[in-house]
Amino acid sequence: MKSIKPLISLKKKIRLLFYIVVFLTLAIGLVSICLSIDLQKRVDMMINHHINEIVYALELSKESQKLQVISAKLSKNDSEEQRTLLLSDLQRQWQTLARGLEKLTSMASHDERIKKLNRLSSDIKKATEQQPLLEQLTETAIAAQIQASHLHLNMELIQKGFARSVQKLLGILDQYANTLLGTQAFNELKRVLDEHRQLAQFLHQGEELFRLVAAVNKSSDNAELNLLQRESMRHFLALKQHSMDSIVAKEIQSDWISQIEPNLVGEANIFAFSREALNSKRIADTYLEIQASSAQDIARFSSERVEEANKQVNLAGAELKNDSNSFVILIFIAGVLYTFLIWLTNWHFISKGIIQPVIATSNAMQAIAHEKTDTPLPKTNNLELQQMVSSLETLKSYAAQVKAISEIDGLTGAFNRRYFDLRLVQAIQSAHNKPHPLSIILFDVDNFKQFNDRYGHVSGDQCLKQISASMKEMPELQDRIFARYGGEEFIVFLPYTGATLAKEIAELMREKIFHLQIPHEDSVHRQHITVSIGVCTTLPNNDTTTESIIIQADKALYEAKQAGKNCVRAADTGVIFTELS
Ligand SMILES: Nc1nc2c(ncn2[C@@H]2O[C@H](COP(=O)(O)OP(=O)(O)OP(=O)(O)O)[C@@H](O)[C@H]2O)c(=O)[nH]1
Repeated sequence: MKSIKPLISLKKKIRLLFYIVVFLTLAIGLVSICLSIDLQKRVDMMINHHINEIVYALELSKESQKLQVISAKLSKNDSEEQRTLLLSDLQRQWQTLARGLEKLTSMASHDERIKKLNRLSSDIKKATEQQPLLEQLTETAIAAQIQASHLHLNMELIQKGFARSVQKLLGILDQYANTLLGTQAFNELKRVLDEHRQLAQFLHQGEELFRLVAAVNKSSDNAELNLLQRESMRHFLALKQHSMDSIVAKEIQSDWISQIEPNLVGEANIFAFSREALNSKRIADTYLEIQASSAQDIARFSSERVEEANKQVNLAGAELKNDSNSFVILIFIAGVLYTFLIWLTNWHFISKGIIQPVIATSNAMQAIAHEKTDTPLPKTNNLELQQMVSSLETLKSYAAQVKAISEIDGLTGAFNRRYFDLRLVQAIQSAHNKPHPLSIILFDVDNFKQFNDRYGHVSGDQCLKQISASMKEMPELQDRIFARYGGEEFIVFLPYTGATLAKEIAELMREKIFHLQIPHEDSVHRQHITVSIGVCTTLPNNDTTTESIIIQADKALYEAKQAGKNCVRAADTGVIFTELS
């Protein structure tokens, strides 16, 4: 069994549709907002975390490179003032690095990385702790360097005085030897020459010693310094021995030895100071090297972090790009779905569900207004439209009733005169375009007044009904207009029918009514109801009117009455077509 679909109110449907569209719009909007917030968050996180980490790591790398430069300058620089300044720079730089590292540590989430950062922090701590020691070593080195420099200066002054003094003595010996050459005092000359040779050797030894001592200042490692000290001491002892063995200017030589000796021998000698300066500097340099290496570690770690963070940014960027692409695709699909839904709504609901039924209802209303009362009414599952259709159904039945009332005679069920006249006018007009004959059969019940008088009006009405029913049954009158023309008068319109055939049909009608055997005691014709019939056949022209045809038929009827009733008479119009249409 086919289930009956319940009718749903149009208002309800529109409200439901509105809710669905609003819900979908809100849902799509909400999803879009959530997705864009998520994307925004991830972009912010990437910027706040990775980008900041890159910035901090780059800063740290730059600062650690600065520290390396400072420590390199420190190990090269001998100026006391410069070194002190550089040491305070170094201290400040370590503090800057410690702060930078702290920032990176606060951002680190990876265990391994936190461990590494802690290790680097402890390096920084150590470096900071080493600072006083480094300062002390630097101070010691500088102090020893200053002492060694003083002794160098001293030795340079001694060297100049020594050379001048010995060369002066050599000059005196030269002059004396020249004088002796003229006197032929060869023995004395030989002695003077020996003395000159000894003094020249003394000068040579001394100059060699000063050369070695001068080299101490430039020496940069202990082995070289030891060698220089050994060589210097060898030359100094030789010089000392020379002065002791010498027979010439012995006192002067001893005086020079006594000036030179304190610089080379004893606790505060030039080698000891140089060695102390060298050792302190070497230790300080070692510390500086360690610190530079720590700074290098930090720089390396920072660079690695920059690289890693860069990779992470690239990955996150690619991921974000993918997500934003998916987001765009999602919005696009939602848009397509949304458009499809709107189209579906338009097509299914508005066009098919509302507009089409409304148009169909309007067409049906127009058709009904034009008296097409058999027009089928549209089907709809909308409550309001269905109500309209139901109302239209009622109107349709009213229209049908009105039409029937306006066309059908209420008593006999035959067409009424108004309808007959209308059809006759139409037929005359169509005959103008395509000429063809048409006939009219007009009949009147004989002695009907007497019938009414004898049997009463109700029986009279019954009689008229009976006559009408019998006429409608006649095959010859099927598809023809049979109408009650007024009172007890009936009329038949036969298009495409000539006079002969019309007369024959009229005769058949007369016989049919006669054979109804409706009793009529007062009738002169065998005491039954009879009719008199007038026939008129015409070939319509421009002058033909309904009245002119009816008048002719009426005349013929009158003739039939005059001829004794219960007979057929035809008007003589000259048209004798016999064919049946
Ligand atoms: N019962 C009934 N009588 C009607 C109706 N219409 C007209 N009549 C009667 O029909 C009668 C017609 O009478 P008349 O015109 O004198 O004609 P007649 O008596 O038939 O005489 P002839 O036509 O000469 O044979 C009148 O008495 C009317 O009252 C109707 O609808 N019902």
